[in-house]
Amino acid sequence: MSGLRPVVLSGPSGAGKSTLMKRLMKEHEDVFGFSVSHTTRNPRPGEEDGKDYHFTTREAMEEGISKGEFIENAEFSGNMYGTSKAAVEDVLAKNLICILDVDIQGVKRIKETDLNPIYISIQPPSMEILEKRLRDRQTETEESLQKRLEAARIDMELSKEPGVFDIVIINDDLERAYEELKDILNEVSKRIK
Ligand SMILES: Nc1nc2c(ncn2[C@@H]2O[C@H](COP(=O)(O)OP(=O)(O)O)[C@@H](O)[C@H]2O)c(=O)[nH]1
Ligand SMILES: Nc1ncnc2c1ncn2[C@@H]1O[C@H](COP(=O)(O)OP(=O)(O)O)[C@@H](O)[C@H]1O
Repeated sequence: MSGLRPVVLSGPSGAGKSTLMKRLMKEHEDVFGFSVSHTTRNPRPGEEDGKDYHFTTREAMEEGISKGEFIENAEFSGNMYGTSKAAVEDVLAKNLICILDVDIQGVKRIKETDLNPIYISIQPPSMEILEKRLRDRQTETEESLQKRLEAARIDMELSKEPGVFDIVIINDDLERAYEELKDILNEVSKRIK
């Protein structure tokens, strides 16, 4: 197993986790590896099975969970999401820093494991801006958008609890948020330039 500490990115849906992470992975593919989660939600246009997520069924996922194949799993907006042991092991085996994108339930579950990651919360500047970004992204139905906004309110409250996150980044200006994320990760790995 690699000695490099994993990084958990969390925060409300629409806060900008994927945007920041994809840029980081593109610019530093020799440093970071993404833990590809399983989900029962449908793929969005452009999403690739095995790259963005392992798209699966509830039955298959429940079977995997019962066999102990998952580090954590959660229900979010009517779908199942989970991190398999294999997803993390695949990244660590390549000697890369493992990045996990999980919701607040996942954060709490991972804290019960021996993964010992750095916990980073990506937060939007406001609920209004979050809603606008989610609407402009055009990936959600009105129903799933409302569920995400409700989950976001809970996430924003829980994230304020002391000790949940090591770092909170407000993703207002994208460039500034990206630089902040890189600076933090630089402290973890001297391999980022
Ligand atoms: N607990 C947990 N949450 C996950 C996992 N993968 C993704 N999520 C979270 O599920 C939520 C919904 O993700 P997604 O459907 O991709 O929507 P998006 O965040 O709006 O792009 C986000 O908060 C993700 O961080 C996982 O493996 N475990
Ligand atoms: N700083 C920012 N300013 C404006 N729009 C942003 C910013 N960060 C992300 N976005 C946009 O907001 C939407 C949500 O970002 P995304 O990365 O999908 O969020 P998440 O992965 O947290 O759900 C996307 O359409 C993205 O292009």
